[in-house]
Amino acid sequence: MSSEPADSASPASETASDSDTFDVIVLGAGPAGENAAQYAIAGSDRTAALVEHELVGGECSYWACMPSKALLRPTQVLGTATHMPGVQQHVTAEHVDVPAVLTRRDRFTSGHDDSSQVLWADAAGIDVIRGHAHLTGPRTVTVDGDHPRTLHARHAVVLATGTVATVPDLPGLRAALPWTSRDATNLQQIPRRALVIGGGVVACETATWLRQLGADEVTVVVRGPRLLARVEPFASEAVAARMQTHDVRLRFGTEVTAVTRPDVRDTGVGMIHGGPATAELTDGTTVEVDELVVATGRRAAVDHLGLHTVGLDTGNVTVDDHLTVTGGDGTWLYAVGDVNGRAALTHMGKYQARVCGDVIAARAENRPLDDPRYRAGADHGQIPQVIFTVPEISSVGHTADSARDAGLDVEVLEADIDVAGAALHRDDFTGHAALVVDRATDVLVGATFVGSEVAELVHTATVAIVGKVPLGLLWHAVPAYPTISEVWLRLLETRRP
Ligand SMILES: Cc1cc2nc3c(=O)[nH]c(=O)nc-3n(C[C@H](O)[C@H](O)[C@H](O)COP(=O)(O)OP(=O)(O)OC[C@H]3O[C@@H](n4cnc5c(N)ncnc54)[C@H](O)[C@@H]3O)c2cc1C
Ligand SMILES: NC(=O)c1ccc[n+]([C@@H]2O[C@H](COP(=O)([O-])OP(=O)(O)OC[C@H]3O[C@@H](n4cnc5c(N)ncnc54)[C@H](O)[C@@H]3O)[C@@H](O)[C@H]2O)c1
Repeated sequence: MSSEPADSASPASETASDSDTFDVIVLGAGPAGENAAQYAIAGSDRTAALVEHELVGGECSYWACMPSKALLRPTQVLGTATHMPGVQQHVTAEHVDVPAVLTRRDRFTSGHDDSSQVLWADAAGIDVIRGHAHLTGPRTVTVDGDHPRTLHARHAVVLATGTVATVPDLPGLRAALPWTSRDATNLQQIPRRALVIGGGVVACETATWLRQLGADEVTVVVRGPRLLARVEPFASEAVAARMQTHDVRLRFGTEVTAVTRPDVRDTGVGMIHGGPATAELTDGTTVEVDELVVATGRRAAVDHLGLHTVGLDTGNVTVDDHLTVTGGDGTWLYAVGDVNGRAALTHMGKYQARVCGDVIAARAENRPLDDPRYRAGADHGQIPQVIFTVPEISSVGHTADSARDAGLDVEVLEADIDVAGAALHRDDFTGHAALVVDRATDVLVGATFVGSEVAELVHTATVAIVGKVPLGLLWHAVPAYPTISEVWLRLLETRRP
């Protein structure tokens, strides 16, 4: 049993003024920070401060999930419409209406106005404090800004500062002011020629919308042999094949070695940053483009966070399953969301935040932590993700390779998504699915679906994995006819003699 008393109130809190003392202080108001603050105080008289140096709502709301999906969805709809007799005759345009798509995107990012999020925080009893926050000692947070403040926490400080995009230190690249995902998701101008550097999710989704929104020449420089190295190979191959059909140039096994851009201008987020840029690649070729998009990954936002003031390594933050920071002194410091490096996805950050908030509340009330809800168990092998490329990829848990790397003896069941529901969905539907089954227990440990709009299929697999439902029992989970979910039947049928 894991039962820990709440740490006694900090001596500092006894001397600090009430307005500077909170039960819980959260650094960073992205989705993870918001949820941690909410759950830590819900239904109690505890107080919470949520400190944010940009916009309440975080990367996800303004520069990541929301704008990117708002850019991708209209072309999905157009794709379905143009493959639907009876509708296609009424679809006169080959491309989406770009200004209308951008206007809708801006609606989803509220024009970078976070007032509705602040209202939500007020209603939840959370004090929003503006400024850059950093630790200045145990349970002590200093907020820089026009009116610097030092805050004290009675129970907990939660780090929820997210990540920042990395830009490789290659000759000429940073000086060329390349776009990062913030520009790509908030684009105002469409570069005619674009070079996307990276082969991960940001690179693939960005290349997809750039091409769909009218960029004529999109080249993706992928240093490995395939896109999306962490998904099942059949899924990344389907995305690559579709991109190539739509004239996206995929340069596998190459890297950028240097960039020159004689005319560089800081024209603002989402605007083209000057004149043409030339990238030199490891294979000796060069590519001239109107904009570069760097999508080479992200790193934890821990710079200037004052970790050393509480005896922590300044490089990164790790947590246990209660989301308590490891290597620190006591149980007052937590980290949730992207910053802890566990699963850089909004839904996983929010999940961790719910667990963390519940743990803080339990510790504050001297309750034991022996219920599963106080452990972020889903971080270990039960992580769902949807990649909103064309075709879409949805997956949860292990791939066949990652399961074998983890030492599991697995059976892989595969089937094309070739069911009545799929054919009805659109005339050109093609898709594929795989289930990874642990032979020792006969339960699912992973699932991957690729095809048009397969996003909604993945939660079924997540429930089966979390519930450890034996495959024999899944036979009695009958998918409705005619839906795409009937692929489950096809997958299970592959086991029949
Ligand atoms: C282009 C793109 C698309 C994405 N699409 C998806 C998707 O479709 N689905 C999905 O699940 N995930 C997606 N992600 C990932 C998702 O955006 C992150 O997992 C999510 O935003 C993490 O939430 P968070 O609260 O941990 O951090 P963030 O959203 O990064 O929030 C952290 C907040 O902390 C603030 N902050 C940082 N340091 C300080 C400080 N010292 N003081 C005060 N405030 C500070 C920041 O300003 C920020 O508001 C995408 C990411 C990118 C880049
Ligand atoms: N739909 C979604 O769920 C979604 C969408 C976007 C982003 N995200 C999340 O955001 C996070 C960041 O995504 P990302 O794509 O930026 O990171 P990533 O780590 O997934 O991919 C980075 C890619 O860049 C490559 N790379 C790194 N350095 C390079 C270099 N110098 N030259 C060429 N290539 C280089 C890597 O090999 C890798 O393919 C991920 O955790 C991702 O899951 C999720």
